[in-house]
Amino acid sequence: MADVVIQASGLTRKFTDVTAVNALDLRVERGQIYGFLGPNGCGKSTTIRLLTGLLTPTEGEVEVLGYVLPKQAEALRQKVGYMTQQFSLYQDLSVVENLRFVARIYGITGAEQQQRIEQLLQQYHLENKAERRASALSGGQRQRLALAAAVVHNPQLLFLDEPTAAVDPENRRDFWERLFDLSDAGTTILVSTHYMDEAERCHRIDILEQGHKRAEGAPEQLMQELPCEVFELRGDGLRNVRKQLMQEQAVLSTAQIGQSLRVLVNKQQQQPQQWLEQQLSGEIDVQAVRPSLEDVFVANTGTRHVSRD
Ligand SMILES: Nc1ncnc2c1ncn2[C@@H]1O[C@H](COP(=O)(O)OP(=O)(O)OP(=O)(O)O)[C@@H](O)[C@H]1O
Repeated sequence: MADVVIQASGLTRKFTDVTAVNALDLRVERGQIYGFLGPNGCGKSTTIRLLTGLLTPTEGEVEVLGYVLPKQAEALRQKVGYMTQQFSLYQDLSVVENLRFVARIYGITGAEQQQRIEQLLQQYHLENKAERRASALSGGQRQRLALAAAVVHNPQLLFLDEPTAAVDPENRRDFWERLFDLSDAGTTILVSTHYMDEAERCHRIDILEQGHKRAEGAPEQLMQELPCEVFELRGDGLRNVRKQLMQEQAVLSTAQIGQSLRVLVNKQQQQPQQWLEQQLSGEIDVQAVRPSLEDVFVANTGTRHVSRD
C-alpha cells in the first residue's frame, strides 16, 4: 500500500469575509512532487499554512506525517521544511551564518552542523559565496540558499510556496532538478505555483480556484481527459474570428498566441472540427492539436465550465 504523507478531508479555512480554502480533500504519497496550481488569491498559501500547522482550520480533518493537526503541530514542525514566497532569511548575515542560524533552530550543532553546512554549500553551489551577505547574492543564489536552509534538517516533507516567482528560466530549471534529486531521495514535496510549465513537472496536481479544487490528477492524465477538443486557427482577421467564436456556447475559450488562435470546443459538440470550419468564412486553416496544461486550466476555471459527464 502507498505510504500516505498528507491526508486531509473537508479542509476549510474562513477569514472574516472570505472562504480561502473550501472543503479540500487531499492525499499525497511519499516521494511525490505534488503541485497546487492556481491564480493569486485561490488559496494556495492558506492551504500550505494549514498543512504546516501554522494556521488552524475552521473545519475539516488533517493528518501530516501521522501527526494530527493542529494538536500535534509542534512535533510536526521538526519534520518539515518550508520555503515561503518572500526570501525569509537574514539579509545582513552571510550565507554560512544564515545556514548556521537555521541549523541551531533545529538543534543541529557542533561537528554535525559543520559537516551538514559544508555538504549543503557544495550541493547548492554556494561554496564560493559562503562569506557573502545574503543581500549581495543574485536571485538564483538567494533561491538556492533559501532551499538549502529549508532542508538543513533533512525534512521528510518540504513545502514550497511559489518558490521560483523571482528567478529566470535557467535558474528555475536548475531549481527543479534539485527538487527531483530531493524527491528521488524520498522527500515528499508540496509546491504551489501559477506557472504552467512548473505545474507540468509535478507528479500530480490540484487546480485550485477561489478555495475550491477544480481538478486533480497527473498533468498528462488531465490533458488526456480534457473534455474539449483543441484547435489552432491560422489566417486573416483572427481578432474578428475570435469575437465571433466567443458568441458560441460550444466554444469554451479562445486565445491568440502569435500568428494563431487557439480554440477550445466542448467535446459534446458533434464533430467539433467540421462544426468549427462551418462557423468560419474566408481562408482560415483549422488544425487539431494536443491539449496543453494551460488548456486544462482554462477548461476547469473561470465562468465557462464544461460538463464532464
Ligand atoms: N490572514 C488573512 N485575513 C484575511 N483574508 C486572508 C488572510 N489570508 C488570506 N486571505 C484571503 O484568502 C484568500 C486566499 O489567499 P491565499 O494567500 O491563500 O491565496 P494564494 O493562492 O496563495 O495567492 P497568492 O499567490 O497571491 O499568495 C484571498 O482572498 C486572501 O485575501
